[in-house]
Amino acid sequence: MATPIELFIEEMQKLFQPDEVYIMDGSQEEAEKLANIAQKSKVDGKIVLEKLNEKEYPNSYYHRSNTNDVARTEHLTFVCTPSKTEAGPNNNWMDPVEAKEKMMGFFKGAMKGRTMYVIPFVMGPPKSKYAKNCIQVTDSVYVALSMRIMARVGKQAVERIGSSSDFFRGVHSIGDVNPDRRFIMHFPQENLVMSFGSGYGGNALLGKKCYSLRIGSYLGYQEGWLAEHMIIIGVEVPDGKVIYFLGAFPSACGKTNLALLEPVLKGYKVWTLGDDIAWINVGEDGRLYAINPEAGFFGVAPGTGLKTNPIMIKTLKNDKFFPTLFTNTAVDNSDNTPWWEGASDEIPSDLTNWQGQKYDKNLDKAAAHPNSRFTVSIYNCPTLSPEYNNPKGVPISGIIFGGRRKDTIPLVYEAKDWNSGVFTASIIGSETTAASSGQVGNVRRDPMAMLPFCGYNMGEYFQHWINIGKKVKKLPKIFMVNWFRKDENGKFMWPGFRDNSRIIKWMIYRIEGKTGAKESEIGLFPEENAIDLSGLDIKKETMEKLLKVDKQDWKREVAMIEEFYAKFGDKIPRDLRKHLTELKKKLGL
Ligand SMILES: Nc1nc2c(ncn2[C@@H]2O[C@H](COP(=O)(O)OP(=O)(O)OP(=O)(O)O)[C@@H](O)[C@H]2O)c(=O)[nH]1
Ligand SMILES: O=C([O-])CC(=O)C(=O)O
Ligand SMILES: [Mn+2]
Repeated sequence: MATPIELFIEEMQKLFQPDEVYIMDGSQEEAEKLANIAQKSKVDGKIVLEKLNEKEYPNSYYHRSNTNDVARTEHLTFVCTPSKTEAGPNNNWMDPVEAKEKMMGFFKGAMKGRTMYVIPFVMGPPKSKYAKNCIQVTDSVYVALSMRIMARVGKQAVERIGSSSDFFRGVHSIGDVNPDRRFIMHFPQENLVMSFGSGYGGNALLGKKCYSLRIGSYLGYQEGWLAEHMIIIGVEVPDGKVIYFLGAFPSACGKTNLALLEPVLKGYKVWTLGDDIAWINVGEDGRLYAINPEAGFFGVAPGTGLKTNPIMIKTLKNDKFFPTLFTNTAVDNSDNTPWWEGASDEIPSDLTNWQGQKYDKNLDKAAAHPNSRFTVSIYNCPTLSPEYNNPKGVPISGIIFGGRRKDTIPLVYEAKDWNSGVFTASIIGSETTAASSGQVGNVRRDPMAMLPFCGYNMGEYFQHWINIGKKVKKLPKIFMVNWFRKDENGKFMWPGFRDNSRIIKWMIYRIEGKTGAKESEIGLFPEENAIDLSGLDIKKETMEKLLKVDKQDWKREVAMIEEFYAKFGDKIPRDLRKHLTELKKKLGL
């Protein structure tokens, strides 16, 4: 008798009609074989992978995508639940039957002349009861290799699945990369995603945002856990103790940089567990525990340099795990290394830009695409936590939320309790970034940094957060941060990056009850001189500005929050509405 996996592969083969089927085993030899194929194949007129300087960047390859396929496409991303209300106003919705029909039309015979890669993978430590089994098919060798970096690909997934039919099905074809024929369709009730027409990470590596967040959040809602757009870090303090944090920031707002932070403060060290996604469960002892379902980083290249993120530079130059990919950066022709804005102070003189042309500083805004990325194994990270594969996950003491705001939002504050924290996270606004196609710099609500990733009605998601809180015996503290506040000249007021460790230190002091806090309209603030600014040249008045609650700004903010809440009608939990009323009262509105 054929197993459900075999039946799925057979079904996909009939649908796509590929010339060949290749089932991945996750081995090193296989990765080398696929990298060789990629160096010889063309997609859309471009060689898929080109070898980079082995000495500077060992095991690394360059990939240039179609210029129309450089970011997630939220307007082409759908959640296909039986009713529109289930998907909520936060998602594009399509009837599941209609959506499937549409996708089948694209899929039929789409792999003729191509190889269909079958990718079995596990999301999460394979020994963990929280881990999930998945299979994706794709006709993109770039996607197949990227999946090998981002997830635990190989036989262990097949073994875990056995004769069960309970596994995620990811169906992907890059098609002809035509944006008119590009859709990413989610079917939460069927544990299924169909994606066509894009090779970009968030659209095509279906274990990532599609499964681990959109389908994952739906599963979490059903099963009593949380799938979140969060980093996981352990912060070691001078006495050797490690305190675990989660951190949620919208796309391209600082997660990866915080996850690999090298603190400026003596005696502090950050252990990395994850840079993008956390699955959070209530443990046997009633605390929250988090695992990282992923196995690699798909990180923003621009801004990553020795000064801002030395650990990531070390990670990218590490040769432990094969391969590392660079997508849509520029290339320095003098030594065949990838280059991006912020990689070095000086711009190299002979650059090929991300579109494959000679870089001309008078014509080009930037040499690298602002959403150019690297794909690298977490095992290359020198600060990888020894707890990374702990099947139970790590116990969480603090949750950090953030956004990218040039005004309004203070550098840091703390929520009074769990529900105030849920409220604080539910009202997050952030400026849009290049991680998603569309205009950059518009403030939009992005609750919990999950607006593009919550696979069901966000009103119910808020209630789910409140319900989880009721089950937890020792609740983590919840903080809000904004590294991106600017002065009158448009300059960032806070140095950010490695100096963010100063804010984390304050949080740890709060968690351990070593420092008090001042009440304000929106939450609890650091007391005078409570943030360790030793060795930092920053004016007292700058710190005051960074921590200011401006009534006029907040008046505008509250209007935007009310507009957002209104979309969800009575799905917004009553307790959050109460918090909003209280906030308005405190602000004198
Ligand atoms: N000014 C400033 N910029 C930062 C800081 N942290 C990160 N950035 C910049 O913000 C951009 C995005 O940072 P990442 O850490 O890659 O953001 P992310 O949240 O991981 O993004 P996704 O991978 O899209 O989810 C990069 O260009 C960084 O250089 C900071 O503390 N201050
Ligand atoms: O997954 C992606 O598309 C890239 C990413 O991290 C994000 O956009 O948040
Ligand atoms: Mn990231």
